[in-house]
Amino acid sequence: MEMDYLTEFPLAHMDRRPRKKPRFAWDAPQSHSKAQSELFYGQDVGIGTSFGPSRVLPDHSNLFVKGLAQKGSPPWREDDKDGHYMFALGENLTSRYKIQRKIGEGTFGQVLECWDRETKEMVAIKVVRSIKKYREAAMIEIDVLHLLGKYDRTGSRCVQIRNWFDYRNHICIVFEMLGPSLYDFLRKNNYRSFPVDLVRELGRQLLECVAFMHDMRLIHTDLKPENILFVSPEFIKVPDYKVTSRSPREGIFHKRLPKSSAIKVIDFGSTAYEHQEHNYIVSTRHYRAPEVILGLGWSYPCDIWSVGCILVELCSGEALFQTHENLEHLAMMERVLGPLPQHMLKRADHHADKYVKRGRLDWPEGAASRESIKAVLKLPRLQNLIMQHVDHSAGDLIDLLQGLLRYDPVHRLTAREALRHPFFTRDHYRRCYVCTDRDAGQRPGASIAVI
Ligand SMILES: Nc1ncnc2c1ncn2[C@@H]1O[C@H](COP(=O)(O)OP(=O)(O)OP(=O)(O)O)[C@@H](O)[C@H]1O
Repeated sequence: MEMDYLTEFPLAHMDRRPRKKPRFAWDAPQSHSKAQSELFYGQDVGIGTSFGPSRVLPDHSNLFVKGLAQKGSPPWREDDKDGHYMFALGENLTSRYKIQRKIGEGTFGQVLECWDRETKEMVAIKVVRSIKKYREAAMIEIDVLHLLGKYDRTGSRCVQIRNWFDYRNHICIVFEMLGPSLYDFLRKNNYRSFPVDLVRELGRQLLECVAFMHDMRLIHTDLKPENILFVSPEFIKVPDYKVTSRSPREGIFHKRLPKSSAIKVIDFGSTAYEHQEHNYIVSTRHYRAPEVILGLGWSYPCDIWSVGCILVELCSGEALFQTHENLEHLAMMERVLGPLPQHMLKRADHHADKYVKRGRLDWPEGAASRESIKAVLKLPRLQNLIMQHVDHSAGDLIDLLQGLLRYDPVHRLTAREALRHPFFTRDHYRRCYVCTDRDAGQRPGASIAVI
């Protein structure tokens, strides 16, 4: 899905790469009492920053909720202008679910934390916009989720669907409740990198998920740190002495590390079946493969490219290709990974052939500005970037990344090949973390031994 049209990010002053939407999930209180929930009326529950027009109703609705019978329905209301569902905290979403707080928002709709009166647990419900194309996409997401659930016997790395229903013209998808995303963690850590042993554990699980999906002939197409969630919200704080570009002063900083490294992938709304025609633009910009940009058609390897970009980001703390423009993006790739193969440039479609002159990338001649040229020159080679951030196992990691970020999708590693790479399989690395729930059949949800 094309995601480049972000307008405002609430923490824009902190975040050099605009993201498509604000994040709510990890900043909000994990749970709150009824009294507290009334306090939150009229706000998007979050970090106290306004996230733009709120779809949570203003204060007067709280009178209504006070009088609401436990299983009653709220009054019928108009959706907002974008087709988003309007609600108040504490209201029912059907008689089964009670809305606790808003935890996220995406292109498709809003994600609400709700209490499930039947199973007596918290769930995350995606309330999809009441617009035909989003309703249709949601039905495809439900099909994919059911398919994944049916064959995912070990309850592996894809978020589980619990239920779905159509409520007042909004498709509602009920998910198991997960914790913060990898992106939430990076942001909270002021974009400090993760330890390489944690990156290994996250990379392994991510590749297991991708391998499983590809075995099922499904392509996720939108893998990114926002769509990978820790299962548990628990974390510990450890001292960190590293000076980063965002916190350049020397001194002790603290960074958060998850207590458990278990993750799950979410957002199957853009998932494609192998047999479909694949010539449209997919993936969020920073994680988009070169064959997608050049209009060469895409398949499973576009997910692998995204995994490569994600692993670099986890190691360095920042997105690898921070750009919003195709030619600059391709130039950045060449700077980090070397020249693009001529046979790919030659086949660029009529949208992308303007980036190619005499069989090579039209760079820096075609650059939009001096700043753009500077931004590209600033980037280090992949090897140097990894060596800057990773203290051990850098050699294996670089070799893995070179396989994941191979330009030609035909030669890129598959997920299963990547899982057999020494970065994951060397005996020596196994000692760097402690598996806690392996015995419970949740391989490889592991706790990180903080060294
Ligand atoms: N199961 C879950 N548990 C906890 N939080 C969740 C869960 N599912 C989604 N979220 C939160 O809601 C946000 C939006 O969810 P999701 O990405 O599925 O929506 P979307 O509308 O499909 O997004 P996109 O615009 O990327 O297509 C996520 O980034 C995450 O913060």
